[in-house]
Amino acid sequence: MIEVQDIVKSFDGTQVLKGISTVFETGKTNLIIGQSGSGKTVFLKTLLGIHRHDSGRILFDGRVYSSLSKTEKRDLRTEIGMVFQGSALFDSMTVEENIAFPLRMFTNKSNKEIMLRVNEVIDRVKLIDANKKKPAEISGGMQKRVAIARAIVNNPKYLFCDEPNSGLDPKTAIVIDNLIQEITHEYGITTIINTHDMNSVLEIGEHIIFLKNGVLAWSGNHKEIIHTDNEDVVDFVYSSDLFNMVRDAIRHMDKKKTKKELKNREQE
Ligand SMILES: Nc1ncnc2c1ncn2[C@@H]1O[C@H](COP(=O)(O)OP(=O)(O)OP(=O)(O)O)[C@@H](O)[C@H]1O
Repeated sequence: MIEVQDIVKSFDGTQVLKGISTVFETGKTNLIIGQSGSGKTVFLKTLLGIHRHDSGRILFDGRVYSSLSKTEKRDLRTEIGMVFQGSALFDSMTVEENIAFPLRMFTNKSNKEIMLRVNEVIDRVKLIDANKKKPAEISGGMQKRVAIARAIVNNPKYLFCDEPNSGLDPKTAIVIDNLIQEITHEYGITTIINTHDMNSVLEIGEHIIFLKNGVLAWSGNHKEIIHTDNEDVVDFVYSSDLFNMVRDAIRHMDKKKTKKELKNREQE
């Protein structure tokens, strides 16, 4: 679990994060959404310790990040997996070398132990016949699987994903979303995803926070976002006719379901 308490971050006297508080629970896919410039990346980087916040506290399972010693901070970093935008694989390395990289960097495991673990995660993310290939020789979807495998190879407690769907076709994007969600549940990871993808919001948004001008303007889950009347959320999420139609259709179905349930209860 990551607890965020009243985080403020400024650049040159201008506040970009204006007192954000939230809780990212363990075993859940937590999504950060908001317009361009709303502060999502700065927030993610602040959580990762790349930006130092001006005030407030970030607690990783009770550990206040800013109060940790250098060694404790380094140890905490080894508990974090990261899926970067565009995958960020090493072009000159094979798939298995890419995945093995964090284990070679941050652990003292033997080569045999490393390869055992690498093959375990390769199986888990269903990368078939790709071990010896270079990133340029596999599809974008496969590259994302490699990025996910590399992020989880060291058994992270926390998984950060920056736009994990960017550049993927809609079908592959959903497959990758589902894979991240399955892994989150299976291994009890606290997963935080920065996304622009409204399919992801509706599909895997177990806890969604909506940022507006550096303020947490709304939070809820994928069901609540369908029914919210928060004007800022509605304006942002349902800005396209297509999503408006999807919203109306789901609301209509939900109403019908509720009516049916009430009727059934009356008859019982
Ligand atoms: N290093 C920096 N120095 C000064 N200002 C910055 C810095 N990084 C971000 N900002 C400013 O902070 C604000 C929020 O930027 P941020 O990148 O977090 O937005 P975002 O919501 O991630 O946008 P996008 O969806 O386009 O990536 C912007 O006004 C940006 O110009």
